[in-house]
Amino acid sequence: MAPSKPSAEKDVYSVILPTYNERQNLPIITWLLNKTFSEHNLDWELVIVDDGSPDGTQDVAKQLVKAYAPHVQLQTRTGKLGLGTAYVHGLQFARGNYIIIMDADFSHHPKFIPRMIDLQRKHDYDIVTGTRYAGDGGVYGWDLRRKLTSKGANIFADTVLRPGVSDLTGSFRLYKRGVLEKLFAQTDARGFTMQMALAVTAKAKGYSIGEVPISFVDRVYGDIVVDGLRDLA
Ligand SMILES: Nc1nc2c(ncn2[C@@H]2O[C@H](COP(=O)(O)OP(=O)(O)O[C@H]3O[C@H](CO)[C@@H](O)[C@H](O)[C@@H]3O)[C@@H](O)[C@H]2O)c(=O)[nH]1
Repeated sequence: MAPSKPSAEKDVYSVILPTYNERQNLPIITWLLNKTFSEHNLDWELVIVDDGSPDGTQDVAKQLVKAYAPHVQLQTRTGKLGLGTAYVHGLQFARGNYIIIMDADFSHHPKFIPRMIDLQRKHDYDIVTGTRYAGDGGVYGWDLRRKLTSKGANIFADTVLRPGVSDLTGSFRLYKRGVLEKLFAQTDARGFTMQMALAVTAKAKGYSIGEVPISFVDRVYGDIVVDGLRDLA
């Protein structure tokens, strides 16, 4: 891993984790995040943004807040308000100068975070995005139809919009905090098109984007909760 800064200006990594019915996944993902950041001597926090999950996610999260103090905080909203606005909500409570956005269901594995941080530090990238569609990245657990639709949507979007980002619809990303704040202010999209809008706007504004190949593994525990156009993602 690239050298970190002197302790006086040590970086803090805030992971924003939107949850809806993630009672089974939350303890393990939190354990893995703690292990990953501790092993790399990185200062971190986890901001869980739960939308009133009926499966008891918040009860589990409250236990994790105590068990991992002071690293974990729980922010709640009443009602399922969607992923995009959960990120925006979580950012208000995050104290880090770097923000990591990921899923709670192991589609996004914490083991890729040190690689993202390393790449960001080496090139001073504004954003590092996980990619399923470059290098040895890949998708596991989806049927052929969803794989083809997702890949097709990404190729189509890249051809039309030309941002030069291989995975426009993926959400596993590391952002400089100030960059993410500006992007949230500059993009209206909060639904399905949000990830794409953030990447395209970032390129248009001249922000630098690095890519780390990731293995995206479909959820094992918990219900699928993003529907509608989810196949395109
Ligand atoms: N707080 C909150 N969290 C939510 C909501 N809907 C979903 N989540 C959380 O958002 C994460 C992703 O939900 P999934 O149901 O696993 O999404 P997906 O369809 O597999 O889509 C994912 O992969 C796409 C790329 O293929 C991404 O585009 C998309 O953003 C997401 O990461 C999970 O942590 C889930 O608990 C909501 O309304 N509110």
